[in-house]
Amino acid sequence: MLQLHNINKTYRDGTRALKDISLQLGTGMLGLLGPNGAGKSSLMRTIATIQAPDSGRILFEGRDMAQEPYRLRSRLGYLPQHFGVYPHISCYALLEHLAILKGLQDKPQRRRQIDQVLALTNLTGQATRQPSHFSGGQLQRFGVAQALLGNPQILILDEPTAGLDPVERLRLHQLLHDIAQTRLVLLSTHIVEDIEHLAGHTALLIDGAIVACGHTRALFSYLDGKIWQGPAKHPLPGNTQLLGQRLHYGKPMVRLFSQQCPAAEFEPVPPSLQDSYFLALQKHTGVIA
Ligand SMILES: Nc1ncnc2c1ncn2[C@@H]1O[C@H](COP(=O)(O)OP(=O)(O)OP(=O)(O)O)[C@@H](O)[C@H]1O
Repeated sequence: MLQLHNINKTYRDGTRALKDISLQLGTGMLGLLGPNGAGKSSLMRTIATIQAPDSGRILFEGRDMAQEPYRLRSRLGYLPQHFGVYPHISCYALLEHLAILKGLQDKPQRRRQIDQVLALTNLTGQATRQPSHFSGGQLQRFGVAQALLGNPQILILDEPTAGLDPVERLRLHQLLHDIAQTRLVLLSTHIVEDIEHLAGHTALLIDGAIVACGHTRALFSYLDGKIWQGPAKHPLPGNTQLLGQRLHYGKPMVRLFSQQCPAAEFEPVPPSLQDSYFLALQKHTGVIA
């Protein structure tokens, strides 16, 4: 459905935010995972046609978006990382205003669609309230509702779960899962758990470049039998890489990457996407978890 070929973006101050990004995307959810400043929002804004790449091409159903930006714009919904809502206007009235801006001129059709997105995002009961008075979770669901107006085929969601409590996060996960059954959903986040719950495919973005991309499980299955957990030791056993340290029933434990069992007290544990992410971060930035 959507193809990105060698996308590059450098901002005026010389920051190279996107380096030769290429992706082929179809229906389903792609998780875009990366640390702060990796370029996730830059990529989202570029796909949403809010900013143009310096070079490279974006093809939607085979057509070049640089030549026909309106073609993609009319088929996509975008939830930016930070979005504001007008005060003193009800949720329903604001959706109606945004729907008109999106070109939904036919009133009965527009109202049907607003009712649908309100029901889908579980906001029907809040339709007369002002979004400026919503809780964080309700506001994010409102953001998804406005992105769904026009029934887009591509939904771009930039860090939609940031700041949500666990109940609201799970509620939003279920909603995004349902939406992704019939659409392409691009989900940007630095929360590994969001990707593990939701994304069949993941692209790992570090310092503006995609360093790994594929089936989410395949991105860490290569670590089977190479992740070990045991008591924190100083120094660490040789030929190992530290992936994390935490307390386990009050005892400090470490998680290590090692080709072989690092020491007698260590046991193998199933690998996770986070292990693979931390190893990639160490390799590309030198940052240790
Ligand atoms: N308009 C801009 N002008 C100059 N530099 C920018 C601009 N927008 C982003 N950057 C820089 O580009 C790089 C990528 O930023 P971007 O916001 O795309 O990353 P991100 O992965 O979304 O980060 P975060 O998770 O913190 O939101 C960063 O170094 C950032 O400071």
